[in-house]
Amino acid sequence: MIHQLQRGPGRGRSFVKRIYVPRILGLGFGAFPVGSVLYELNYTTPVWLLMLFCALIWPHIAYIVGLRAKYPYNAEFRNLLFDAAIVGFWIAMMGFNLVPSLLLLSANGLNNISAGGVKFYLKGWGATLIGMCLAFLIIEPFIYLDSSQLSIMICIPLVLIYPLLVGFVTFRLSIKLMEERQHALVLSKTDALSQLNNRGHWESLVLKKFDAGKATNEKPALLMIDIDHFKRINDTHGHLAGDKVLICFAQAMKNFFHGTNAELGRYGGEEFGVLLPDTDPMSAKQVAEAFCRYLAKQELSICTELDIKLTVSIGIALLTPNMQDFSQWIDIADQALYKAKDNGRNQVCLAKQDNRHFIATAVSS
Ligand SMILES: Nc1nc2c(ncn2[C@@H]2O[C@H](COP(=O)(O)OP(=O)(O)OP(=O)(O)O)[C@@H](O)[C@H]2O)c(=O)[nH]1
Repeated sequence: MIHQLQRGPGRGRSFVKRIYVPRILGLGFGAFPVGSVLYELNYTTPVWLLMLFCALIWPHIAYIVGLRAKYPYNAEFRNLLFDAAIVGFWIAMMGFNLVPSLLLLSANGLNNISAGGVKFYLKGWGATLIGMCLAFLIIEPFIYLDSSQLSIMICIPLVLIYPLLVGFVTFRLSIKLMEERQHALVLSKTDALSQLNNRGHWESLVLKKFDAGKATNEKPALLMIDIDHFKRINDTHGHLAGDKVLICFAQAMKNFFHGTNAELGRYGGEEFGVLLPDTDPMSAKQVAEAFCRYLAKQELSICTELDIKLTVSIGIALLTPNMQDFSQWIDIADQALYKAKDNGRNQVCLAKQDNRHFIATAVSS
């Protein structure tokens, strides 16, 4: 799936850019040992020009071709295979001179396996063999294994620099992947509209608190908050205006609970949840009523450009020892919320200790 996405039209430009500098340096530094052997073998000017083309011009052509391609990702893999063919070509032209040939093969193999894994590494070998065959169209195959002191010395920069470079590029890539993973993790926990915790993540926080509360005898509280007559806003001003109201409402929640340890979530539609840490019934009720008053004072019209006065109904349930699981806790807070709705809305309703009786209180301004 990831490969399909990466290989789509226009995808993979960053891959092309990532390979650009390593290719310039790899082929650039690789030209020195190759050049030293070509010099020993007395090659003519056209061969030297071809070598300089591969070392100095090809990396830029590959970059432009990769960036302009409709499928940059695929184009870059073709470029990498072309690199492998270049390596094979010059190895054959050097008569398989041992040290430079091994170095070119190892640098190219490192490149290919880090870019495309084992399968691509093997494909690279195929391209290298094709490159060798192309060389044999120009010259008679020959073996010249002995590497001079000069060509061994000239290999040193590539030996030292190239693995560092590939390692550094791989390191930067892994950092980028980690950041993207982190971002995806945040997105998977966040409600896209309100930017609060989404239902799944909020419920997981409630579950954690439920387990911790059972173990420690803490008394956390759940507040289920539902905007009153929200449908009317949609019906009167349209769904988009309704969305804007939800965004502004979520922001008001964040502002009100800012600096507390409360966990806020969008439970669904126009219903929100607040998980308050260790508290007592009266304090939880006071917090809920204070939020209702805060909301009444908020100038939502500034945020929504609509003259709307929002009220909410809130159901509260504290964690009690007789609760079987966290969903029962949410359910009892929900029942308290519906009692608040039944009693005329703009109310706070607290579930009593037995979780079967509820005390609803209209919010005084
Ligand atoms: N704009 C918008 N509307 C939503 C969204 N999610 C749910 N709604 C709407 O919220 C409305 C909820 O309506 P009801 O469940 O009847 O509740 P209500 O009108 O708030 O009435 P009470 O809760 O009884 O006070 C429905 O019209 C839904 O379409 C959303 O993400 N954006």
